[in-house]
Amino acid sequence: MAQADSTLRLQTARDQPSVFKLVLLGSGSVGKSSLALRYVKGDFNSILPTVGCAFLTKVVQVGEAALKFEIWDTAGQEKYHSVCRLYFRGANAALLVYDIASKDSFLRAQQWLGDLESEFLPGDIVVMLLGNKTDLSDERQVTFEEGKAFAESKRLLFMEASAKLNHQVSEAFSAVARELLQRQEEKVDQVQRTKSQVDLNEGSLRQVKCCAR
Ligand SMILES: Nc1nc2c(ncn2[C@@H]2O[C@H](COP(=O)(O)OP(=O)(O)OP(=O)(O)O)[C@@H](O)[C@H]2O)c(=O)[nH]1
Repeated sequence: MAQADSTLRLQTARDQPSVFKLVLLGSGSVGKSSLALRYVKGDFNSILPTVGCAFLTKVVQVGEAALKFEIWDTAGQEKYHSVCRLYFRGANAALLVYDIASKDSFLRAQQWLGDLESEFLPGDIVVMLLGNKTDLSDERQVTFEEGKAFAESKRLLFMEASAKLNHQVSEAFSAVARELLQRQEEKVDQVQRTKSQVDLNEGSLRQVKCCAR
């Protein structure tokens, strides 16, 4: 209840949904564009490799609160790597995508995490490790347990999904949205606690001055 109240407070304070920048990172062909397209447009079709970066937005309702995702879909091909590093500046969340049928893409996702760690302080960005293409279970090269264990070792959110079958796609984005709102709430509460403490200290100081007269 307290959570719902404070979430409502956040939203009404601004009268607009909070905007969060989310970047999709991972090797070429793991399905980043397909996940974004499935999530935003409910569609799946053959997509040409991304050049540079594509941009989509979606407003999401989480309980009483609404938030707006600005989704930056980066190109996975190696030749765009340095450009993509520019795109994740200022990101609030990252989906580190790999293909469960490609061990290489799993290892590459771990390297992307290294890039993020050099750019952000721990806790500054919500990161989800996302294994895509679960429909290719016969070709699986990365087990669910491997993905989960790596994510837990790095304190990342973790899910598996299939953009093709529309399995766990909106759930993955929603989990990131919930985590973002929760962290924002914690920050607001922290600021309010600090402010109350300062008010309290100023009050006692005034009292001391008054009594000293
Ligand atoms: N079987 C299967 N194929 C998928 C899935 N998601 C995407 N694909 C296919 O994988 C290929 C690459 O998908 P993209 O979405 O372009 O991958 P990307 O990661 O954005 O690729 P880059 O733009 O090169 O970085 C396409 O042929 C998609 O149709 C999935 O869940 N299952």
